[in-house]
Amino acid sequence: MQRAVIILNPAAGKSTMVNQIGIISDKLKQRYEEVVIYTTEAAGDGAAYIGKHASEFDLIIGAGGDGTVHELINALCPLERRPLFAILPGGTCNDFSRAIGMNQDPLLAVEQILANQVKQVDVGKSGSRYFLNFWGIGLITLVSNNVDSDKKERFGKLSYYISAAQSITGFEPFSLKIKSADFDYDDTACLLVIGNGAFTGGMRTFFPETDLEDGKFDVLIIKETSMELAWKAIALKLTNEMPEGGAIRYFKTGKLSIEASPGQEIDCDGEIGDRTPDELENLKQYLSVLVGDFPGFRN
Ligand SMILES: Nc1ncnc2c1ncn2[C@@H]1O[C@H](COP(=O)(O)OP(=O)(O)OP(=O)(O)O)[C@@H](O)[C@H]1O
Repeated sequence: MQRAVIILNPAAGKSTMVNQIGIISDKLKQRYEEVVIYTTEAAGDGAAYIGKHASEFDLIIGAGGDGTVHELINALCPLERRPLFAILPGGTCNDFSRAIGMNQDPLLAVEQILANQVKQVDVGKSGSRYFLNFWGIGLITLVSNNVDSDKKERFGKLSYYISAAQSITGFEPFSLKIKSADFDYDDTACLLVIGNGAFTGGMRTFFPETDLEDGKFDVLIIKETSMELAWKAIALKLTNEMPEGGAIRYFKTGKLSIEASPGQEIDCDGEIGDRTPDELENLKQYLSVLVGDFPGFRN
């Protein structure tokens, strides 16, 4: 008997999925004999539920935004036997659900889940923390810090870009050392973004051509800060042939160590807390995920 659980964060986004969850659960019964709905009451509940019950399910569906997905995969990834994972987008940006091509309407995303298209996706690891979208230091942490919940509520994903514009002037560069098998860096920087998925803040920004199955991160360093350069980096199709000594550096690698001076606060999938130094590893095709019409994969 196939069993699925929907872990629903009723506080995510505008909370609209709460009213649709009955229809969604009925649809899932076309494929799963039992569908459990677990509604969280506070941050941490979803992870605790996975810790206790993951082995009872064939499929775990995270229903919420990127914060919910981040919490759930951090409970799922340390497990030896990891059930299949899927996402019903219910937050504001839903970056990873976009990266795997899920429809942003949960009633259509559930149809994609029923189509049962499985991919093994790369997962980023930093110490004991796992991430799907990105790891970053410098300007990006100011962007996340400046997006207060009131602004996010009113302006949705646009609030990230208002905040980016506000953060960009007057940022002090820091010194950055990166070591990897593919590229070393020892210079100043104002932004380092290490991407797994292609989306940040709901838009396909830093890494339009990323590949979620190649076991590699996309690494972007911006040395100087200016509005013009930032938009260039966002608009640019990043390639490995960035000019030597240029203000923007880009490369791909599977494993790297990072030191910054002064030590920098880390933004990992939108969660800010840890500080550099750090070591990152890309766990190639580590998590089995149900995907939609994914532009984020190359076949
Ligand atoms: N019942 C709950 N009440 C309050 N917070 C919760 C609850 N359940 C989970 N959370 C926490 O809410 C946080 C924010 O949720 P989430 O990121 O999914 O929504 P969002 O901020 O609207 O979406 P996005 O990150 O895509 O913009 C998560 O860190 C999660 O741990």
